[in-house]
Amino acid sequence: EDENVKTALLQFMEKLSAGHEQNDQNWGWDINSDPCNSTWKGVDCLGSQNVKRIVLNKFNLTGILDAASVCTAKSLLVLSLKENNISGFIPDEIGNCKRLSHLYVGGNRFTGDIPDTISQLINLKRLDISNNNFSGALPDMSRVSGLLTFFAENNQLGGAIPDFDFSYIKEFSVANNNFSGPIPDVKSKFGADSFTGNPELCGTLLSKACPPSPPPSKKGSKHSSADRFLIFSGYILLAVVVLLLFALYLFKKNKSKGETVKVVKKGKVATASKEPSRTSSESKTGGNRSEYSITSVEAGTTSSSLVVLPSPVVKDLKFDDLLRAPAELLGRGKHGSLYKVMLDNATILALKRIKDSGISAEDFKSRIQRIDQVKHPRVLPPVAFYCSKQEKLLVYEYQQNGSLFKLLHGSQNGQVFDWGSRLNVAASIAESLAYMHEQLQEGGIAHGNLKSTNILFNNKMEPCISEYGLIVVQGQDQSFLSQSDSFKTDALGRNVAYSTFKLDVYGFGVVLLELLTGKLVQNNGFDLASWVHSVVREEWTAEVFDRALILEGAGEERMLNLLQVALKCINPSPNERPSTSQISAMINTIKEDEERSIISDP
Ligand SMILES: Nc1ncnc2c1ncn2[C@@H]1O[C@H](COP(=O)(O)OP(=O)(O)OP(=O)(O)O)[C@@H](O)[C@H]1O
Repeated sequence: EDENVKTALLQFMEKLSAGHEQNDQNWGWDINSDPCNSTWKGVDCLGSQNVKRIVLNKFNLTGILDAASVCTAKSLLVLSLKENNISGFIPDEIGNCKRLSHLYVGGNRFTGDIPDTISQLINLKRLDISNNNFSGALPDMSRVSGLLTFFAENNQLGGAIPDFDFSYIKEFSVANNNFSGPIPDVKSKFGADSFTGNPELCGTLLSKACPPSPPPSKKGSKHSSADRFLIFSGYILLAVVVLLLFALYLFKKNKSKGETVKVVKKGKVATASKEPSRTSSESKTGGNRSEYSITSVEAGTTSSSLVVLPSPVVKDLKFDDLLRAPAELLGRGKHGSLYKVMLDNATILALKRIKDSGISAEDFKSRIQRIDQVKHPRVLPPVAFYCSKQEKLLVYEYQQNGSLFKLLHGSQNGQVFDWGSRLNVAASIAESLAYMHEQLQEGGIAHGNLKSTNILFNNKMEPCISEYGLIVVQGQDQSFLSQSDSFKTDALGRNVAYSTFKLDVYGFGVVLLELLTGKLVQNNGFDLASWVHSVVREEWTAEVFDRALILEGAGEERMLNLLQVALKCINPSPNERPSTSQISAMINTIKEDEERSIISDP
């Protein structure tokens, strides 16, 4: 295999240097030596066994680029051939250099089209094709979402400027070509300099208005105003009928649902109120298995009720039972405390006492009932809840197998959490989250607090989402929004940036980063996210991965792909983040690739 790479690299050099070898100009590239032992000029393996970097700038090369050969070196990250006299075109096989992060061919005599396969190099960070004679249209570059630099100035490229993901691009130029049409939305990151010298380009940046796009309607203008009025009122009538039908449907649905919910009226809870509040001593005992009862501010009042949802876990649960049962404080988070409650019949429950859900008791009730209607096997259903003005409690079945957080960061007692399992967790959570988002889109109910402590393993060790929808994100956490996004509105004038669904996507992105890096999350994930960004910006992306994964020999290509998904999820602009169904599809593709690779390489 290594010999193959060596032969291929020699072939690549031979085609590049065309004729030079007669003058002994092979720069130490020799069949009898190892490309990694530093006698091969311009080749660097960065301390590993595989060629990672080939830099042959100003080597006076006059031949052609044999991409098929150089891309035999699968681990190649950097290919730099700047300022030579290389001619011919860039072959399609450049797409085989899957891990390439830097491709510099600027300052040569390349001709022909930029191959479409370039757009498949999704790990590209920097691409420089400037100062050549390239022509034709550029491929759609929007999949290369981590691109930092794109230099294509001084060529004969034409057509429209294709789609780019401008999220991270720092340097961009298509100046002095034959591009036409409107300048894309570059989010005022770049000035006119990046686009000048293209006579057919238009846009405010170049102070040249674009011609109005042709009106989409074919014969709209033929309608008289009376016609238009009739059509318009017809639409309104239709909308009213649809709305009425929908309201009727909702009304019926609510009614039937109401019958399945068992409401247990709470009697006076005298015993519980006698218990002193143990919150301070609980926190001191920490992980000790000392047991207490929960003291509710409601104890002694009569107007409240515990709603027991239909579930096989508990049947005749009463509020008293909950308050009187021995309980252990498991944690006190930003949004409340979590107790492990042991009932007489050996059932173990987890009781979440929400600090401030931000909504009224009525809203909370209808919200939880709505969530309960949407059932997904990988979303932990609440078994009961309680709400009043002062107190909101949620009851779940206690999950013995712990959380994703614990699996990643807890004392691992010999447990291996390998790449395949991590990818499965990612795919499964993405799928169930996408399902919930789709079902609850209309009610605007997102998870609100997605993180690795809220991903629990059930008794079959399947990952499940817990605490869906308990937290209503209101007043919005501005830290998640960039300046420009806080003002964007959708067609109905709602502030789209404030969508909690996009907050979930961010939360999920951080969970992916945790899976990939094995590192702890602090400060809502900002620390981890910015660390990953800083490493990725420098070319050494592989450094971010959990050492356990590297040692295991996990497929780096798939890890990189999952990292790309994570980076999309944590995009600072909520509106640029993908939807959960898109995320689920992307992760499934990675999973399929993984499965294929297991079959193909032993
Ligand atoms: N049903 C459950 N079964 C077992 N463990 C649970 C259950 N629900 C939560 N836990 C675990 O209990 C601990 C405390 O949960 P809690 O929800 O209070 O923490 P948090 O998610 O970090 O905080 P917050 O939700 O307030 O932001 C977490 O480690 C969590 O994984």
